[in-house]
Amino acid sequence: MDAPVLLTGSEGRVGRAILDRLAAEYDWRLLDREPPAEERPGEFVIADITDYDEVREAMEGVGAVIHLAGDPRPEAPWDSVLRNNIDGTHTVMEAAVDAGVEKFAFASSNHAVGAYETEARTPEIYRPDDEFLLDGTELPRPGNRYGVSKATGETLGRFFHDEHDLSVVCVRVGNLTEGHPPEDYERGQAMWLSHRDCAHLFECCLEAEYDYEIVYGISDNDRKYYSIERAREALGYDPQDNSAEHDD
Ligand SMILES: NC(=O)C1=CN([C@@H]2O[C@H](COP(=O)(O)OP(=O)(O)OC[C@H]3O[C@@H](n4cnc5c(N)ncnc54)[C@H](O)[C@@H]3O)[C@@H](O)[C@H]2O)C=CC1
Ligand SMILES: O=C1O[C@H](COP(=O)(O)O)[C@@H](O)[C@H](O)[C@H]1O
Repeated sequence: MDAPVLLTGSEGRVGRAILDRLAAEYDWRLLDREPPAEERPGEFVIADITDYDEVREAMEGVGAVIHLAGDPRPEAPWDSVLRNNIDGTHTVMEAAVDAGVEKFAFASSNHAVGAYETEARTPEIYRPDDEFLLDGTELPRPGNRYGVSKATGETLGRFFHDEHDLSVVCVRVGNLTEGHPPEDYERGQAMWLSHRDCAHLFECCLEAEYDYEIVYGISDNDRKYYSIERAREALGYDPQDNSAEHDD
C-alpha cells in the first residue's frame, strides 16, 4: 500500500498497538477527536467521525482506511453507539467511497456475537477441549447495544461493498491486552489478541486482496471458540501468540 492510510481512533488502545509496530511501514494519516498524547508518525487530523466534511477532507488521496474510532464500551448507552458507532461508521464509509478509497478495515467486536455464549454453553466453550466454534458465517447475535452497533457496522460494510465496490474486511476483535492475556478471566483468555498479532492482522488487512470478509481477531489461543481459519485463508494472518503460553 503506497498511498496514505487513514487510521481513525488512532489515540486509542488498538490504534497504539498498531502504530507501535507499524509506524514506519505506512504513510499514515491519523484521525481522532482527541489531540495526540505524544509525537505520532505522519499527519494528524483532529476531527469527529460524524462530521462528513471533516472526514471527507481527511480522506483525500487515501488508499486504505483502518476504522477504529467509536465507543468501545460493552455497556455503552444507545445514544452514544448510535452517534459514534453507527452514524460515525456510515460517515467514514461514505467518505471513503466518495474519495475512491480501495480497502476498508472495520474494527468490529466479539460483542457482535456475544449472545452465542448461552448459559448452557458457558463456561465450557472457554476451555481448550470444547469443540464449539464460531467461524464468521453465523448470523450476528449481539448481547448488548454496543454489539448491535458493531453488527450494524458489518452490515454497512456489506452495503458499501455491494453497492459501491469498496473492499471491506470486518475484524471481530477479541480482547486486546498488552504483554499477557487477561488474568483470572477465561473468556478473555479464549479471545486474547496480543499487540503483536493485532498489528500483524491489521497489516494483513492493508496488504491482502478481498471483496467482503468477516474474520475473528484473536491470537492462536489453545482456548478458543472463534475460528481464525478465515483470517488465515483470506488475509494470510499468521498469529504468533497463544494465551496458553502465559499460564502459570
Ligand atoms: N480494545 C479491545 O479489546 C477491542 C476494541 N474493539 C473496537 O476497536 C475500536 C478501538 O477500540 P479501543 O482502541 O479499545 O478504544 P479506545 O476508546 O481506546 O479508542 C477509541 C478512540 O476513538 C476516538 N473516538 C471515539 N469516538 C470518536 C468520534 N466520534 N470521532 C473521532 N474519534 C472518536 C477516541 O477519542 C479514542 O481515541 C473500537 O471501535 C472498539 O469497539 C473491538 C473489540 C475489542
Ligand atoms: O469489544 C470489546 O471487547 C473487549 C472484550 O470484551 P469484555 O466484555 O470481555 O471486556 C472489551 O474489553 C473492549 O473494551 C470492547 O471494545
